[in-house]
Amino acid sequence: MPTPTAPSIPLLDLSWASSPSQRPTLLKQLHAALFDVGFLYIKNHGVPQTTIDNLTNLLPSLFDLPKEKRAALSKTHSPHFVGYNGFAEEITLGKQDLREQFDFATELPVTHDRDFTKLYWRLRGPNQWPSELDLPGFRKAFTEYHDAVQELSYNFVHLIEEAFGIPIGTFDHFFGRAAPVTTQANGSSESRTFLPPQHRIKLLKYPPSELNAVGQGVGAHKDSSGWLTFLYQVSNEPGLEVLSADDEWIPATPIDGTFVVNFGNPFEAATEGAVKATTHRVIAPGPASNTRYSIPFFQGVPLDMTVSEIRSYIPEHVRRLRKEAGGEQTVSSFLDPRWDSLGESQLRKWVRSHPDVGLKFYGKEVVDYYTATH
Ligand SMILES: O=C(O)CCC(=O)C(=O)O
Ligand SMILES: [Fe+2]
Repeated sequence: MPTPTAPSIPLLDLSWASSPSQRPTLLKQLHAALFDVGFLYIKNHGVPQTTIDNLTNLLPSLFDLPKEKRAALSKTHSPHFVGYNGFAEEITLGKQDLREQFDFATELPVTHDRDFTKLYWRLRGPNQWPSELDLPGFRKAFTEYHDAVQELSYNFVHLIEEAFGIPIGTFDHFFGRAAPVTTQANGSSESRTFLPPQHRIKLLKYPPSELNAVGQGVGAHKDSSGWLTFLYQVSNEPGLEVLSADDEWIPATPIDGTFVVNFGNPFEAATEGAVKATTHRVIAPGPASNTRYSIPFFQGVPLDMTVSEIRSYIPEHVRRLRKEAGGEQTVSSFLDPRWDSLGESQLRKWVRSHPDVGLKFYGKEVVDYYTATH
């Protein structure tokens, strides 16, 4: 339980962005939220409740599909790491996560027009959809949800830029939304464009546990699948907890109509540690609880962006914010120069969490390389 002095997670009203008198206060709150807890709730975010309900209403039927239909959508059929994972098939901190999940992503064709010697391009590709007959309306509901949260995510990053005091659009390169830039590499100039991102969306089910012991819904972790995470907690079941700067677990209790926002390792690295990727976990529902559903949206990263390119988009002003915030000088090891691009660090992440999929589509050498303890 938090002590009375534990910081609480701020709730920001995004409708204030369109009120000239309230906007400065919102930006101030956002600035504080970015640096204090590193987690926040947002309300009046612009994603219509019907869009959310249309997807969340289908979740029980999705997870109730017959076992063989779920197995037919197994992640082991997809080199893009999309699809179904059965209960407790994922491991965090050496322990099974007591949840079941479907991974989806922005629907994309297989990438053929880029340098295929880079294995990570294989991460991009189509979803495994349940059939329209089995789950009518699912693909449409999912796509509308994806598009609406994508829009919210781009608008939200613009607010962050404003709160940082840097030009709006500075981070647009990270989403393939900016005009080509000319970089000076090795004396020659090169024009760079980035593909539109592949966002990742997990549909998660945490059933009530049968045991009275405290169960690990998902173990303590930082997100690494995207710049920012927009999490929708579907039902009123508690369980999500956030680690404060004082190493206290703070409950992030569901609040109707809100998303929880947090920051991934790539964003921590991009801002040179100005914004932290905060550790969080989910305690599995106890035997007397209801099933908990949740939907994290991970805002996609450009796979071919290298560490030095990311740095080149960060104004000095942002680096100074880290110092002003009194942050320690070390930055996430996520962008270790050994994983030269975001694509490589993404591939490494996926192979490490699903070595069976890695083995099938990328081969033993790749799996051994990425799973070796470095
Ligand atoms: O289910 C939740 O509330 C959080 C899930 C989560 O943190 C994750 O999948 O990265
Ligand atoms: Fe997470």
